[in-house]
Amino acid sequence: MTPPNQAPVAAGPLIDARAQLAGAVEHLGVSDGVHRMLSISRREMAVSVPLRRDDGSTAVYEGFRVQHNFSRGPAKGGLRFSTAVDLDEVRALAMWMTWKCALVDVPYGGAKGGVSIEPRDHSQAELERVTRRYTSEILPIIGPDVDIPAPDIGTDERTMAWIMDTYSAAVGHTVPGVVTGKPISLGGSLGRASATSRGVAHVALMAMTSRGIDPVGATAAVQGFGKVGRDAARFLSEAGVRVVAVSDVDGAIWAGDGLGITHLGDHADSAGTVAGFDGAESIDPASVLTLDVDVAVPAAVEGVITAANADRIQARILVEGANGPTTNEADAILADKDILVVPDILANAGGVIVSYFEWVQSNQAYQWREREVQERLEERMERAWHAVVDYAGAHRMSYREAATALAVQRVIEAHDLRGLYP
Ligand SMILES: NC(=O)c1ccc[n+]([C@@H]2O[C@H](COP(=O)([O-])OP(=O)(O)OC[C@H]3O[C@@H](n4cnc5c(N)ncnc54)[C@H](O)[C@@H]3O)[C@@H](O)[C@H]2O)c1
Repeated sequence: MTPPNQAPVAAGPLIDARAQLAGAVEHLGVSDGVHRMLSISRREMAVSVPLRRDDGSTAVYEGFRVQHNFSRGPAKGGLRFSTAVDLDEVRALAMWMTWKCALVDVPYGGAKGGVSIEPRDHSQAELERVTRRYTSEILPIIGPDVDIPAPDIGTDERTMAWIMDTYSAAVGHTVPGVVTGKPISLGGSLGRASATSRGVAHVALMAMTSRGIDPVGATAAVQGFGKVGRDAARFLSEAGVRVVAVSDVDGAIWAGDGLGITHLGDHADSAGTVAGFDGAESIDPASVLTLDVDVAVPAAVEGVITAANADRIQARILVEGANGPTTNEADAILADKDILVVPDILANAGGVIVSYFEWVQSNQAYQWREREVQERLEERMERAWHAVVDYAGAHRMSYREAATALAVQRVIEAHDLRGLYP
C-alpha cells in the first residue's frame, strides 16, 4: 500500500521503512486504516533556506522537518546537514524515530529534520546563519512540547545552541527544552555527547555475550568516526575489544593488533580524518564492513550494506550505530548467513534515551550526576534488549522484525487509547 500523496520516487530508505512497517502490521493483524495512518507522516514542512555567504553572494538550500507521529508524546528527532538529504530520506528517518522512542519507552513520537548542505564547505559563521534561518522557518512547528530537535550527521552541540537561542529570541524567554544535545553550560545533560556510542557499545557487548563471544580479545570494525563511531570504538576498546579497522568519508585504516583509539581521536582532530594515522595501514574504505571480525559497526550513513555486498560480510554480529545502514534485501541475505543484526532502533537508541533525560532535566532546571545518567541509560538499553530478544524468540523472527513489531504495537496502543479526533 502506497499513500498517494507521499509516494516515494525511487528505492531507498522510505521504501524500506514502509516495508518494515508492513511486515509488523501483518504480524500484528492491524487494520488497513491504522496501517495507512502509520505510513504517512503526521506533518511535513519543506522550506527554502537562503544564506548570505561570507563573500556576499547568496546560496539557497532546501530544508525539511517531518513529524511522523505524536501518539506517545511530542515529536523527537535529529537535524542533519548533508547533501544527501531529501524529503523521502527525512520521512524514513522520522518514522524510525517513532519506533525507536516507543521501543525504549520514552514519551515521544518521531521526527527528523535536514538541510541539503555540505557543512564542510561553509564557515562557522555561515553555518550559524543557515541554522538560524532554518530554525526561524520551522519555528511554528517546533517547541519543547511539540517537536524537539537534536544533533545528527553534520550538526553538533553548537548547532543546538543556535537553535535554542533563535527559538528563545522569538518567544521572548529562554527555552532550554526546545532542543537536546546542547552544551552542558546551556542545560545539556552530562553524558549526552557520548550516549549513543555508549548504548551502541553496551548492546554490542550484550550481543557478543549472547553469541558466546568473549569481548576481551574479540575484534571489531567501525565505519564512521563522527559523534557515534568515534566513542563507540573507544568504549569497545575500553571493554577489551580489539578495534582493528575504522573509516570515515576520507579514508580507512587497519591495524591487526588494534588501533589506539585515543591517539586516533587526537590524530583525527588535527588531520580532519582518520586517514594517515601512524602505525596503521591504509585500506579500501569499502572493505571495512566486510572484514573478518567478530563485530561490524556501521556508524556513518544509511544504505551501506546492500544486496551488492551483504554476501561478503564476515562479521558474526552487525550492530547498527547508523540509522538504516542495511537495506531490506541485505537483511534477508544476512539472516541466511546467520549473522546477528542488532537493528538501529535498538542499537543507537542511547542518544534519544539521554536526550529524554536532558529534556526532563531542562524542564525541571535540575542537573543529574553523570553516573546517574549512565546507569539509567544502561538500564533502559538492557530492558529494550531483553524485550527484543524475548519477542524474537517467541515469534521466531529477526531482531529488527521483533523491535519494529514491539514498537508499532506500543504506538497503536497509545493511538487506540486516545481515540481518533473528532
Ligand atoms: N548523533 C547521534 O546522537 C545519533 C543518534 C542515533 C543515530 N545516529 C546516526 O548515526 C549515524 C552517524 O551520525 P553522527 O552523529 O555520528 O554523524 P557525524 O556527522 O558526527 O559523523 C559521521 C561520520 O561518518 C563519516 N562518513 C560519512 N559518509 C561516509 C561513508 N560513505 N563512508 C564512511 N564514513 C562516512 C564521516 O566522515 C563522519 O566520520 C547517522 O546515521 C545518524 O543518523 C546518530
